[in-house]
Amino acid sequence: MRVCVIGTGYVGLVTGACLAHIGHDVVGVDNNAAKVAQMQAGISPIVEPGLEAIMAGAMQAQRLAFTTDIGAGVRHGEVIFIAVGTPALPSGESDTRAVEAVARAIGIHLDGSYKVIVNKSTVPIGSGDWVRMLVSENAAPNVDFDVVSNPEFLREGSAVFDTFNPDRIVLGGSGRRAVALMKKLYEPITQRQVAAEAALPPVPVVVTDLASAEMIKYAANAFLATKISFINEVANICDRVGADVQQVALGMGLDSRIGGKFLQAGLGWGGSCFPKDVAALVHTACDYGYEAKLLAAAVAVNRSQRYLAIEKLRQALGILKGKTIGLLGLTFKPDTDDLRDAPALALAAECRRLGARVKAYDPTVRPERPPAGLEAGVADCPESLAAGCDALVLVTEWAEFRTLDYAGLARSMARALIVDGRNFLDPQILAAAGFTYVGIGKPGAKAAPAAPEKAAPVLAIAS
Ligand SMILES: NC(=O)C1=CN([C@@H]2O[C@H](COP(=O)(O)OP(=O)(O)OC[C@H]3O[C@@H](n4cnc5c(N)ncnc54)[C@H](O)[C@@H]3O)[C@@H](O)[C@H]2O)C=CC1
Ligand SMILES: O=C(O)[C@H]1O[C@H](OP(=O)(O)OP(=O)(O)OC[C@H]2O[C@@H](n3ccc(=O)[nH]c3=O)[C@H](O)[C@@H]2O)[C@H](O)[C@@H](O)[C@@H]1O
Repeated sequence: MRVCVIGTGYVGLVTGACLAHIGHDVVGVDNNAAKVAQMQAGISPIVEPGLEAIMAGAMQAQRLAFTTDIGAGVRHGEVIFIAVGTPALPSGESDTRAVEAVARAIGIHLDGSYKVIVNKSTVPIGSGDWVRMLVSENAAPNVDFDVVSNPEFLREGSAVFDTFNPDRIVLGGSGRRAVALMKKLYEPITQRQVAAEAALPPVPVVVTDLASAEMIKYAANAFLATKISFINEVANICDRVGADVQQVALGMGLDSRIGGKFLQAGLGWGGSCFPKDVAALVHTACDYGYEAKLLAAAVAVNRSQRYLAIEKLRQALGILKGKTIGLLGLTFKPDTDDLRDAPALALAAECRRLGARVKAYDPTVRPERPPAGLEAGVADCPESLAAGCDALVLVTEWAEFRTLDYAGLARSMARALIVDGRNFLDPQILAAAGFTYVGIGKPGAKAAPAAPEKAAPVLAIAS
């Protein structure tokens, strides 16, 4: 099938490359010329496991091309995906200006042949009808097209796997021809021809009206975010009553009605989607006369959770003014280079506000390209990060952080304190390496270094 994907950011590029991989003829359109040139050279602008390999195969088979020419893309596609960004405005409302621009451009370039226009971007409820209106307004009379809502559920860091192994595919829209085409488009995926386990039953396809499909996306993200805030609240109670949140999560999660996923307590949820999607749903509810109290509480818990590490640092170090804090990890989760709404950045800003010096190390962030606020503060390896620090805070659970030479890091620090913001490390190993270990919702794991105590603190080495 001929496919056009407009907006080849995270979702658009992964969707386009995966559809090309399963045999479709895909043109990706983006208005960022530098990004398009990079992709034309076979380079992925994002860090995503497996993506470049899929791009290379599809480009070699001449099933995947990139352009800045939206007209060419629209003429090419029988199915046209809108996958541009919908970030949050300061009010929490979704900024749909890119969707609007693309819908108008699609209308202008429709050539008379039947097209399915697919909203893959996460858009406020009602946007499907709005896109239909915008396309019609800008198209010649009597053009033949349908609009389908096809929300995306992939996670960054496992986006290719998630695309080939979805839990469900949601198709919203009333056009039977459009829904049939979309089912055909996804058939290799729904029939498990590219799945990790071919023996699995077919992927369920949920067909709904437009508004319900749009709502499914917001409700799913809001539920997952609330689930994390819930376990974080439980963790904070655990800290006070002496229970271990990881044991609690295990015991809760084995109840099949609850499920064990998204019960990892830590420094809160971030990224380009949970914060903006929960905010957008709260905003929509408010627009229609409903106060979404539970969602507002999930957001409030998350806001304070991001600063929980500061509370733990204060308890161990006293005043933070003049102290040096090293952050292990900056991205909002591992296996991505995405820093959008990363908890680490909020934490760094608050530490700085309190007068601490903040350094950071992340496998995907180069010292010469630091995020705002961390200029001259990004180390090129964990060793230079730790040198001279009064404490480390593990913010992102990168796999490589499990096997660092913690004894060596401890020796180079002014004080060997670590706040494990993701309960990712083994407290006993850290204590044996000389660290005082503090977890989240794990008061019993407040492990101190094994005797003999560290002798005189090693002098701080400025990095
Ligand atoms: N990032 C993620 O993991 C997921 C994102 N989503 C949703 O998918 C949508 C896209 O998200 P991301 O891929 O993260 O966004 P992104 O910001 O990474 O990519 C958007 C792309 O659209 C391009 N663009 C903007 N305006 C354009 C225009 N007028 N014409 C052509 N290209 C244009 C940008 O240059 C950029 O490459 C959002 O609505 C998001 O909520 C849904 C599920 C997962
Ligand atoms: O709409 C989206 O963009 C996507 O948002 C999330 O995916 P993503 O943001 O890539 O990453 P997640 O794995 O969901 O993690 C989000 C945040 O929650 C945190 N998290 C996750 C799980 C957990 O148990 N605890 C926890 O604190 C992570 O550290 C991260 O900051 C959803 O999981 C996807 O289904 C959805 O498609």
